[in-house]
Amino acid sequence: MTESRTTTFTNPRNYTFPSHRLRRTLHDSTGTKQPIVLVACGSFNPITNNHLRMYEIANDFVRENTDFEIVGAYLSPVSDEYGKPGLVSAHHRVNMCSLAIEQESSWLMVDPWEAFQNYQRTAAVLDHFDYELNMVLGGVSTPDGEHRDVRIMLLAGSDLINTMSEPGVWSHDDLDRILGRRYGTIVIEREGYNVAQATGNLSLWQNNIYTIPQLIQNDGSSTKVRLLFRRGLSVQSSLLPAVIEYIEQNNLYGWQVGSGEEGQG
Ligand SMILES: Nc1ncnc2c1ncn2[C@@H]1O[C@H](COP(=O)(O)OP(=O)(O)OP(=O)(O)O)[C@@H](O)[C@H]1O
Ligand SMILES: O=C(O)c1ccc[n+]([C@@H]2O[C@H](COP(=O)([O-])O)[C@@H](O)[C@H]2O)c1
Repeated sequence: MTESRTTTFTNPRNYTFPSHRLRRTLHDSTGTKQPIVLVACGSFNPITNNHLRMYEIANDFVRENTDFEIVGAYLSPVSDEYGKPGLVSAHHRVNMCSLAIEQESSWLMVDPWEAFQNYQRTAAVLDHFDYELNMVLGGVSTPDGEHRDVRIMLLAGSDLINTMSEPGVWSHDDLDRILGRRYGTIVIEREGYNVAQATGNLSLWQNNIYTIPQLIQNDGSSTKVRLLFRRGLSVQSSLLPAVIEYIEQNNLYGWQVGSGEEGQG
């Protein structure tokens, strides 16, 4: 990679980049695979089974259809400053993500970098990963000991990619950074958000956008889960037990008149 990198970042207090589940040596011995790290940005308010499923779908797709090899995967919960109605504190959202991946995954990690500071645009979040993985940790190695830079790829549902064609939401420079040669995105189809429509307006960067149709459609969302909580209905099939327990213990997502959330879903 020859493009210049952003190297100045503000870290939250006592921050350490999580790398304990990062694979530092590629399995591929043919020298043809490009190492990638998946990063999903979002509210995770709360983390649902659908969020976890996104990584499984991407993993299958990458293995069967690409010359990439996944060496790590992260959830990056957004800062409280994002200000979305009903967003519980970053502290709780990070805790729920950590509990979920501890229980359910052997390869996902939660990076609290953007959660515990001022709002960071997604391009800056990917730059942060690039810096930590390639400049601080020095990338990964082939089985023969050759160095390889890791390519950071945004993992997202088609609803998020749809917003990239909405005027005024993302800056062109940021889209060029996120969807350009250095990074790229893996898009999971989400019911109600047509993938072709989502990516059609982004044709400038089509070579770096990998879209995955979902075989089993699932229209679940964190908004719907919050609605179930407020109505006192079961969420067993949408959230992991540890996440449900955490929400109950901390009394999150209870019905609150005037929270601005009534009727959404
Ligand atoms: N059911 C799903 N299918 C595909 N992608 C999903 C699904 N749920 C969430 N995602 C993706 O996960 C990422 C993080 O999502 P986010 O935390 O905003 O979840 P959400 O369910 O859309 O939240 P909310 O309902 O609060 O808006 C986004 O890229 C989003 O598109
Ligand atoms: O970087 C941007 O300009 C930008 C514009 C719109 C959305 N995002 C990110 O996209 C994510 C959207 O999450 P959500 O819960 O609103 O679907 C969140 O991580 C935002 O920081 C980022």
